[in-house]
Amino acid sequence: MALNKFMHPRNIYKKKRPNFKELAIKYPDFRSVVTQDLTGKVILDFKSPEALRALTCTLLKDDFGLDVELPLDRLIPTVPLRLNYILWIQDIVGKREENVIGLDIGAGASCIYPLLGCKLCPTWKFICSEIEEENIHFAKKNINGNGMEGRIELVQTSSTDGLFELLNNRKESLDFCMCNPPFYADSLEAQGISNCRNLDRPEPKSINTGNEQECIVKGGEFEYIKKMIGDSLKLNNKVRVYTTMVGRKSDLGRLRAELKKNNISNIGETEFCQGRTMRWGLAWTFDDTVVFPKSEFQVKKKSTGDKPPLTHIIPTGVCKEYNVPMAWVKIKGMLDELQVHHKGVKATTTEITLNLTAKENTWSHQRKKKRQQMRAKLFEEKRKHYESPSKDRQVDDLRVVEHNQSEGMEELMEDNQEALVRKRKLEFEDEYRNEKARRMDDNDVVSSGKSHIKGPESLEPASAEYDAQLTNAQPSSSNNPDMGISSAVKTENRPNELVGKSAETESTGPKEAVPVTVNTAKTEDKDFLFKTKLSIKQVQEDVVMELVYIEGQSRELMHQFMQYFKNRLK
Ligand SMILES: C[S@@+](CC[C@H](N)C(=O)[O-])C[C@H]1O[C@@H](n2cnc3c(N)ncnc32)[C@H](O)[C@@H]1O
Repeated sequence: MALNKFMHPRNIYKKKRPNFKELAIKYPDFRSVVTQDLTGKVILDFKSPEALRALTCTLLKDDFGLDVELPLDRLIPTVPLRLNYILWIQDIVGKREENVIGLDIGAGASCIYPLLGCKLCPTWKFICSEIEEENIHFAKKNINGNGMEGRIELVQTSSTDGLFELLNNRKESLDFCMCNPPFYADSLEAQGISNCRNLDRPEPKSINTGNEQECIVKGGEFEYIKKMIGDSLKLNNKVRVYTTMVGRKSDLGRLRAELKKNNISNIGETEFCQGRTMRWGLAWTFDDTVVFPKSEFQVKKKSTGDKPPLTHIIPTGVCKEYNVPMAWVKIKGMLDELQVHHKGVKATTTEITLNLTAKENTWSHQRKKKRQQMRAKLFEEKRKHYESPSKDRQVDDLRVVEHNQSEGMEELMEDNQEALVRKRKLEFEDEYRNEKARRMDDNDVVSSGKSHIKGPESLEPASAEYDAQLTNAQPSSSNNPDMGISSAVKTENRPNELVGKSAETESTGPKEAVPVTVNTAKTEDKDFLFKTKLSIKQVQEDVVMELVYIEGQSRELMHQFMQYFKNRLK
């Protein structure tokens, strides 16, 4: 899947996708939740909490030798994404073998980070905190069940307790702390009713089993992490490296700014990629000797400017038959309408690739353009009317008066039709002058070569759901059993773990207006706005449209271009 190549290099799921068939043969619990289709494909229903739980428990057992019990009504963590975080911590802490002690804030019922951390690093120890009774009950069971009670200490705290309250009275210093904070600010946001960046995003394909306390915190993840930053200022070197997961790219930018505002300059960032979903890791320290590693994603981005493609899953209803050729017919029609050149079509039944060159911004402000056209048409009619011989006009004006008399009471107040005709004439003359002035203004904007164009609010993969559980799962086959993990097409709700229909952007739906200067001036032989590679491909059950930036004046324009397709293809 699009972002799997950016999974942590040591993540075992980067190359090896779980084989559902093998797992079903080996583990009866897993077998009991999967089905087989007529071709023998083993299928997992990612909307079923039982199936998600079985998958997580089976992977933890098969790949890490961990025995984990999970309730069905609490967050069920996706293993590959959690593994990325632990491996990043390992990179930061370094190869120090002994006396490493870390803190996991909000262990959840699974206690997945401490358990994975202890399995991967046999001498590490963890403190972990949790506020929720049922989670504490299960986390304890999981710690004891894996014989980790000597290495993982579970501390019950209250929801008002932060890092400072937890650590201030403790003697030991810690090597790191980590956190996967509750994400949503309120239940409306959690249900995708408010603050939903992507209104046209399809329903998540997997279920979020997390309860309110696990997923919701006042002020959302931004406020939660901001408090963490405040606490770190008080605790200073008591923790060598502070880290957290961040679910929204826009929050990442705000948090970076918050760190800088507090004069914290040694900051590290990384991406946690899985399928089409991306989340972020943010780290900071007061220790100058800490050097934060660069992720493959950052290295690649720097050296080649390579960014993940923009992707849009084409909803099933938009073409007669849901397949690549029919989607191409639809998209080609739109390209022709927009007068965007395309060439070099390479086509198979499952993938079509071609190069597009956009010379003019024909996709922005479509509604405004229509309004302007309507206004121009009306204006033209009025102009003709105004310039017509005065006798005819008077008759027309009288008709208007009659019409208005039947329409509005205020017109009935006037009993002198002559007076009304004069009033209308004055109004129209005013309107005529205003329209003329407006048109001149519009022309000014055009001639200065600038326009204000709405742009994507941020380049986020997509968008989000609460935890991995929100795993945008997809039925997998034994040949291609990515458990919906890699093929997951993230949707909006929680900053997706699995979701992420738009890998780079997570952004669709109504956007903030971002002023963009469109410079259509020719630069040497570059008489175009941008060039992009368009692919329409079958990705398991989905038909996906993908844009890869080639060159041009602004990447932002390609985002707007994609947004146009997202708005039309829904
Ligand atoms: C998003 S879940 C993460 C669970 C687990 N770490 C994982 O990644 O699957 C957040 C967890 O933090 C807990 N939590 C919320 N506020 C907390 C606080 N102030 N202190 C400790 N834990 C908290 C919630 O109960 C929940 O289990």
